[in-house]
Amino acid sequence: MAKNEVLSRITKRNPNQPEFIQSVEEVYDSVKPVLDKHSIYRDLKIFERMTEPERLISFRVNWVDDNNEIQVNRGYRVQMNSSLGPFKGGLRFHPSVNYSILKFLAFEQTFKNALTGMPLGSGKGGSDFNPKGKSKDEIMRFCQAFMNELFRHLGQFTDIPAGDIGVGGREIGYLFGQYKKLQNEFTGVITGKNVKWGGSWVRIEATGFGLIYFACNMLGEKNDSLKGKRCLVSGAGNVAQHAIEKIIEMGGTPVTASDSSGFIYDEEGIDEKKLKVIMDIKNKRRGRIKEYIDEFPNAEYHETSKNDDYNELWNIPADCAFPCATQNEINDKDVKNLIDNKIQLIAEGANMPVTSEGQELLRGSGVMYAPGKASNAGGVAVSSIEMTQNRMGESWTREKVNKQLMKIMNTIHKDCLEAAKEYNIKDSIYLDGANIAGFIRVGDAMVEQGIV
Ligand SMILES: NC(=O)c1ccc[n+]([C@@H]2O[C@H](COP(=O)([O-])OP(=O)(O)OC[C@H]3O[C@@H](n4cnc5c(N)ncnc54)[C@H](O)[C@@H]3O)[C@@H](O)[C@H]2O)c1
Ligand SMILES: N[C@@H](CCC(=O)O)C(=O)O
Repeated sequence: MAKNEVLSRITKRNPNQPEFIQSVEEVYDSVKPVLDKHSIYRDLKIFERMTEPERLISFRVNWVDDNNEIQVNRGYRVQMNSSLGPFKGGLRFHPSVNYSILKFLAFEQTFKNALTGMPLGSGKGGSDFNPKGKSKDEIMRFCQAFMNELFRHLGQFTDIPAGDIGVGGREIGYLFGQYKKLQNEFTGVITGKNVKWGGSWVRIEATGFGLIYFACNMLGEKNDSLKGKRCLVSGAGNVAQHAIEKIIEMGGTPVTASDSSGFIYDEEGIDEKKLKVIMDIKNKRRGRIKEYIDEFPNAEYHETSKNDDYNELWNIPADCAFPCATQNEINDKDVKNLIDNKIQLIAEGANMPVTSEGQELLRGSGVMYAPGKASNAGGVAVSSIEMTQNRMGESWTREKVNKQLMKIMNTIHKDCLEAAKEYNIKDSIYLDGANIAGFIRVGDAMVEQGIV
């Protein structure tokens, strides 16, 4: 069947969902040679079935703010694919959340979770609730109201959420507390829990650490390392903070961090002490990244303007770039700037941070480029390790989990290269390799499990 027939049917079935269609088109382009070679995937409509969530849940979330006013938000859970295990994926609280965003994230999660090699299905959920400026009590009341409905769809063998944008350790605590009260059981139904009550060591750091382990593997292919490399990082949340931490540990120099208002550029480099300040601003004060220059006046702050057609952050000369904020934060102009400035490597901490046009420019550019579904898979991999510990009633050491994370990232790297080699992919080997390896793992399970 021609590419356009499959994609146009999927596009027609999902109107006004640009992010979802973007993620579907990216994977289709990569896996086309697999579909061409193996008729079983075409005959059983494996690709089309992968794009249709097994279940879509949408619900009302009523809660009362500090002014005693009733607020109404929308809650969602996309239960995407359970071929490899129970539905698994994070929750995002952000005003932009809608079906398009959550379906793209859930679709990405299908391949990412498969790449980890762990028994994980895929899902994603969240709400259009905006945590910015909310009091701690409001956050707690919202999380409780959200869980009042979501709990009936969860279970340690059914669906296990975790964090994502706007959902960190504090929110996971409130969500888990309410689940436990409603269900009257203490099970590993959410990951990212505090290590003091059922969480795993290294889960907080896992996505950022895993990203840098993956990048080190990529550089290792060229007998190179992160040592002495200047690194651009976007975001200042969970993924960005721990990516910065690991870059420093590996001898690199992170020079930027950002939030939705702007970015800081510290030419002298962000060291451990400065990273602690970023963590304090974001995790304790819940402030803005521009507060960084109050403490380090040698650094620059640049406001982001919605009217700019490129982001000055990606125009700073550097060796490596780690987008760790959000989807489509790097467009084609940004990619052009990165290439003109001779960037060597781009590895995604965020999900789908490079636009389709940007990806097109990266193909054949010589820049090593890793898609998030491979390079940011460390978070969900350690979530799976947390689930294992919960089911076994065990608590592994920090060293054991970190070692396991490193091993998983090495294996994902190897699997991407092997898949690319098998299909004779020369450009964008990580992008196509990740999509192909993930597709085959999920696709084969779907074939074997019949038409369900
Ligand atoms: N948390 C995880 O384990 C995990 C795992 C894999 C991928 N991801 C992805 O990583 C990205 C970041 O997630 P996180 O968990 O760090 O979330 P977070 O809420 O901890 O941090 C998000 C950061 O991005 C910034 N941001 C949001 N929108 C922005 C914008 N438009 N421009 C610039 N900055 C913006 C926020 O200010 C914040 O600093 C997301 O794409 C998420 O899907 C997260
Ligand atoms: N939201 C994260 C983590 C998912 C999880 O741990 O379940 C991701 O995009 O992979």
